[in-house]
Amino acid sequence: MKIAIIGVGYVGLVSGACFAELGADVYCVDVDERKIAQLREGVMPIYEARLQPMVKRNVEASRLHFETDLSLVLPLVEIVFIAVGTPPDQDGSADLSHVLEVARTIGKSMDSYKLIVCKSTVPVGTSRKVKAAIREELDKRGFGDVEFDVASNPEFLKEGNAVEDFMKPDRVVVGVESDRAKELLTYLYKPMQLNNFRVLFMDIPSAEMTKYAANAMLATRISFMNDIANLCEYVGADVNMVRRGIGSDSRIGSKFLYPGCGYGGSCFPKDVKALIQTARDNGYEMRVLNAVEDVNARQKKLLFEKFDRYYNHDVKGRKVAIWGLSFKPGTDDMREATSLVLIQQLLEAGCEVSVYDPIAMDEAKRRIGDKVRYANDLYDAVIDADALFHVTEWKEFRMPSWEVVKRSMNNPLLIDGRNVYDLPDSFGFTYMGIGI
Ligand SMILES: NC(=O)C1=CN([C@@H]2O[C@H](COP(=O)(O)OP(=O)(O)OC[C@H]3O[C@@H](n4cnc5c(N)ncnc54)[C@H](O)[C@@H]3O)[C@@H](O)[C@H]2O)C=CC1
Ligand SMILES: O=C(O)[C@H]1O[C@H](OP(=O)(O)OP(=O)(O)OC[C@H]2O[C@@H](n3ccc(=O)[nH]c3=O)[C@H](O)[C@@H]2O)[C@H](O)[C@@H](O)[C@@H]1O
Repeated sequence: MKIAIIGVGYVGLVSGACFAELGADVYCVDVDERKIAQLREGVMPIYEARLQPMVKRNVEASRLHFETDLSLVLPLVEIVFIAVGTPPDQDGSADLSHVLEVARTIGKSMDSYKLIVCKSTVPVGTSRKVKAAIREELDKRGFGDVEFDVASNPEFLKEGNAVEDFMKPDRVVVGVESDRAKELLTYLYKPMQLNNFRVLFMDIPSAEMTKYAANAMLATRISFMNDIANLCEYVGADVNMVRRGIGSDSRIGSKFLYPGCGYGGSCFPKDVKALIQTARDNGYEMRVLNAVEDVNARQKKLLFEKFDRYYNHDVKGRKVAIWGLSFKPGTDDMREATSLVLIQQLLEAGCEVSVYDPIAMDEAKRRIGDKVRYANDLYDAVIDADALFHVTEWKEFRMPSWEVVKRSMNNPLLIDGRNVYDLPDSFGFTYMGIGI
């Protein structure tokens, strides 16, 4: 089967490589010429485990191609996935300009049947707009009788585990409005799930909504646990115990219950905002999600508050170290990362900041510039520090030599934004977690 994937970001590149791995002929298209040139040379635009060898293998097998001109690819394929970004607009709603731009480009050069599948996260009604944009361009060219279908196939992969998530999904959600689209997508997804076909077919608006509802539910669990964690601190309970206590109830489950210094990334923050805005556009207020956002915004500021309180608001000129910059381990993505909020607070308060991340240092330099010191490793970061902030729970931070860390620091204050450490008192650190 020949397919095109438009937009070669986290979702497009992973989807393209995985479909190629399963034997499909995949044409990945992006307007970013530099990115495409690099990919042709085997250089990955993102850090994602298992992705590079998979891309290399499939490029060598001529199953995975990287292109910049959609009009040249279109005649070769039957299915076109749209996987471009849908960043937040000023009011929080999803900016659909890239999606609709792709739709118009398709309409401008399509001359035989295609199935257009929206994989980007888009609000209910977007597939209808995609269809209208394609139809308009076809009509302008006098190709009004060319048939096509649209479908919605939101993606649920997580960064840092993207290949695994894509290849072994809990379920694949597909919104269709024709049997032909259903057959094509069944054919495409069947090889991924030979013995356990978990494609949930539904109508298109429900598929579009499912994506937002899933992210909003996960974000709600996190903010709920962060609220509980903060209360635990007031009343002297340990949120780690509480988490285990409630997570072992099978109705609740143990996943996505980890309190911390707030959720980041390109999706939870933007999708929660977009869903709130969709509701407003329809005259409805999402009260729970407003609170989810509030709690998260506050949570991102908590680490600085703990530090500031510890030093009785006398933090100007203090040296601090930050371990972890990406919004989660396993990725170099810093979109909406808590580290950015913390760094801004620290710099505004006049602190000297040293940072270290195993993978996201280049991305941090691009975003923050020379306002902080970029340490060579985790030990270099803590030299003379008055506090160490643990912000992203990379594995290499799990079991450092605490002796070396303590010896290097000016004051062994450890502020753990991910509740990873349980150090014996004899190690001599002042420890602060979230809700413990
Ligand atoms: N990042 C993630 O983990 C997940 C993202 N999503 C959703 O998938 C969509 C894509 O997200 P990411 O992959 O993170 O985005 P991204 O920002 O990493 O990549 C988007 C790509 O689209 C390209 N692009 C923009 N306009 C284009 C056009 N007219 N023609 C061709 N290419 C164009 C950009 O150059 C860029 O390379 C979003 O809607 C996002 O919400 C869904 C699940 C997971
Ligand atoms: O739509 C998307 O883009 C994706 O968004 C999330 O995936 P992702 O943002 O890549 O990463 P997560 O593992 O969900 O983590 C998001 C944030 O929540 C935080 N988190 C996660 C879990 C938890 O228990 N506690 C917690 O604070 C993480 O530290 C991170 O900052 C969803 O998990 C994916 O299913 C979805 O496809």
